[in-house]
Amino acid sequence: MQWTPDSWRQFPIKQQPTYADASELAEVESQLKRYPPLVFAEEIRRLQSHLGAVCEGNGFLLQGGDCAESFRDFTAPKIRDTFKVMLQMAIVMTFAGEVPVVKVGRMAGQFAKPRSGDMETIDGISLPSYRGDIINGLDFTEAARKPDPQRMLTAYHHSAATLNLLRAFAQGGYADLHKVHKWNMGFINANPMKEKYQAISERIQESLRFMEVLGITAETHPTIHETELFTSHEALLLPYEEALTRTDSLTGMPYNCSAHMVWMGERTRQLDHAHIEFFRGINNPIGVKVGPTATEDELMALIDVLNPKNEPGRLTLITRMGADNLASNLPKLIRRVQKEGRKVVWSSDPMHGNTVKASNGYKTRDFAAIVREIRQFFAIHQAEGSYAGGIHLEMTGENVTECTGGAYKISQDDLAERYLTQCDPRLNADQVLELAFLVAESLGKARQG
Ligand SMILES: O=C[C@H](O)[C@H](O)COP(=O)(O)O
Ligand SMILES: C=C(OP(=O)(O)O)C(=O)O
Ligand SMILES: [Mn+2]
Repeated sequence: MQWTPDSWRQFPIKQQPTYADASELAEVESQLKRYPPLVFAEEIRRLQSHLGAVCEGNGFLLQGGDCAESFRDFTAPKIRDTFKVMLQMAIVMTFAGEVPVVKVGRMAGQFAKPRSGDMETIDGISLPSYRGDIINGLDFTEAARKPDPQRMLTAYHHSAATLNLLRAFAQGGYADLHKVHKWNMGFINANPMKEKYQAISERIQESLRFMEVLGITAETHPTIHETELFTSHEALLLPYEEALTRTDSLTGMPYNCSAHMVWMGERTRQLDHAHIEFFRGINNPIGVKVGPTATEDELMALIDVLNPKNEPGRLTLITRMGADNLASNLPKLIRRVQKEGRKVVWSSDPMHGNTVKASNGYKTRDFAAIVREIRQFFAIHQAEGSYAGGIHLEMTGENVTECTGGAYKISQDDLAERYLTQCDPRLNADQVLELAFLVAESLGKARQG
């Protein structure tokens, strides 16, 4: 069947809202189709080429940000702090892991959420589940939980403003390596990793001084002064994704211009369903979440449809099996992919397979389980002679208490203090930095091995 941006409409689809007013939905869609794209196809191709390098073992993918971005919590400090912590993490990994890090935010569009249940019940009252700010509101009222197509327009504008600030930070000198040591946010000062981080920052300054002597400066080499941060989200709400899918005037090819990279969730990757149909036709680098039940045959069928030309960088497999399942489930998938010579980036999402309910009701994840899944991910790839190419994290630059453990030993009782997430529990800035050193260590070892 011929692919078109709307050919997904012929297939069964999961995790979509039902809008009460079809003509209002159509009006919003046609408005979005007239709006400018959020990203440019040439940038998308550039990310794919970076991911191609990752695929060949010459880079590492760092993908992270909120589980769900929110309209309410939409401020410059929030965006800046997540940007900062991603960069700090990338610097640690680049320096200690000795590998270029490709930074991709779960930012500027991460607004739609698949849910385990259609309804949420509190004190005997049942309402439709919250599905992300692009669909409905978090407040537990009938009005808020009603899907509202106008929210797609708000999501578009929020994404545009977020991207604008991210581009300014990335290219306007904020990410200058000379300034790294000035980034010591409050949390760094009290962070147990502070000394390690400062040692890296001093080594960077030293290297920069040496390079200057050789005539390599920010003027001759803008990478010292700038950085690149790409955007990504789960392309779940297909009417929105379709409306932002455009034909690139340079190549005549369709690209989803709502983000540089988009991924397909664990709950919507059925082979005969709408999301696969949509994803197969866009030319962006794409990701697929791979959970504990995925079989080798299923994975091969997905790869056949999503990356038929076997292009390196096109497809990232994001495994999210849980620390207790990885050792029994991942090796056979890796072996099959290797046997068939498929070019994929393997990335680890150590968050979604390790979600637990605390005794006081909070949805949480323990730092130790997250670390265990990441360590095993590296160890298994190494044992199979495969390349562990990235990590995918739910994280924030804010000082939240959503995941337990880490150097500050956040306990289940501490969760209530600053539990701010709209959906899943995120690592806070301290936990992220701590993780960066652990990942860098595994990465360094894997690359030397
Ligand atoms: O972010 C991922 C999913 O939306 C989330 O894990 C689902 O959470 P739920 O099980 O509370 O619906
Ligand atoms: C929904 C998500 O993950 P998964 O599809 O792996 O459950 C997510 O990344 O927020
Ligand atoms: Mn999540």
